[in-house]
Amino acid sequence: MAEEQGDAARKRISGYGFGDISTVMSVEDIQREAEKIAARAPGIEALEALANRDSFVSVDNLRAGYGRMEILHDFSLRVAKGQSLCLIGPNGAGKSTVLHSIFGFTNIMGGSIHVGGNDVTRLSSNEKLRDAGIAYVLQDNSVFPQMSVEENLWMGGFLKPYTMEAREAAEKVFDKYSRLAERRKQPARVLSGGERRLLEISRALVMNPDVLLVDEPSIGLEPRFIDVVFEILHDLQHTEGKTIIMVEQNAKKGLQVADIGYVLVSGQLAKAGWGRDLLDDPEVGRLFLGG
Ligand SMILES: Nc1ncnc2c1ncn2[C@@H]1O[C@H](COP(=O)(O)OP(=O)(O)OP(=O)(O)O)[C@@H](O)[C@H]1O
Repeated sequence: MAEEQGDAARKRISGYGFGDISTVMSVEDIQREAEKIAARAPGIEALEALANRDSFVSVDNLRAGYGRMEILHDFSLRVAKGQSLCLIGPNGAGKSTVLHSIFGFTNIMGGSIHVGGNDVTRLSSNEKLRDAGIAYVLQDNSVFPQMSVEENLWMGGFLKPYTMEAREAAEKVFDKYSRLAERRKQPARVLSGGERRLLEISRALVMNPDVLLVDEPSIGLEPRFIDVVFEILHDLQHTEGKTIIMVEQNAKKGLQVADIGYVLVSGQLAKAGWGRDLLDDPEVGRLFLGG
């Protein structure tokens, strides 16, 4: 019975993009090992060094969750303007909850969140999007299939309806992405998986955010679209100076593309480093990359 449960658990985790660890470790082993790493968690000095001591987004000792359930315990984060950061870790570690908290979807029980020096801890999601320059790209398919591509895009400006600013921002997106411009009058249901993802990211750009929170950009995409989506994020970071904080189930890919990687375990930061350094880190490799 116990062996059967172990097999089931191994099968579960082998499907989550951490590489082929199905024959190596059980979920319980990974959790135990990861908690040992968490006991040596980096301090704020180390996080500030990764952000070049010039933090644009600062999360300090955050305690947050859903209802009365605390998911994040004393979580801190630093990222500079125009940097990218990827959160990796086991299922249920609280990675999406970090994005939810920065965007105002959780109950904040303690700690603070600052963006560009402003305290945004208690702002609503609408205020974060409209006033604080933070946008969130959902993990789930959030395209409205019956609406046209351009109507989907205009929805991104729902907090500034009928303004020239929102219209101009949408036109800018069409200028940039001819794939969407060619299909602007067609219903969004005709788009491929990759084009839908592009539309979702573009919709978040209509409010011209400084910070893009991207939840699992590669989820559900065919392999040929995954690189396209990461190229788009790379371009937004490097040519438009967007600050990107993402969660990525494909840990290897996430650490390849992001400047900074954070490993989250049981709602706590366990490890932080340059994405490329974490790729070569034996502990991270063994637990999360199938190395
Ligand atoms: N809206 C919600 N209401 C209540 N509990 C939630 C909600 N969203 C997430 N949780 C719980 O919070 C915990 C952390 O979930 P979260 O989605 O942040 O983890 P994750 O690391 O992103 O996991 P995964 O890799 O599986 O997506 C889980 O126990 C989950 O069940």
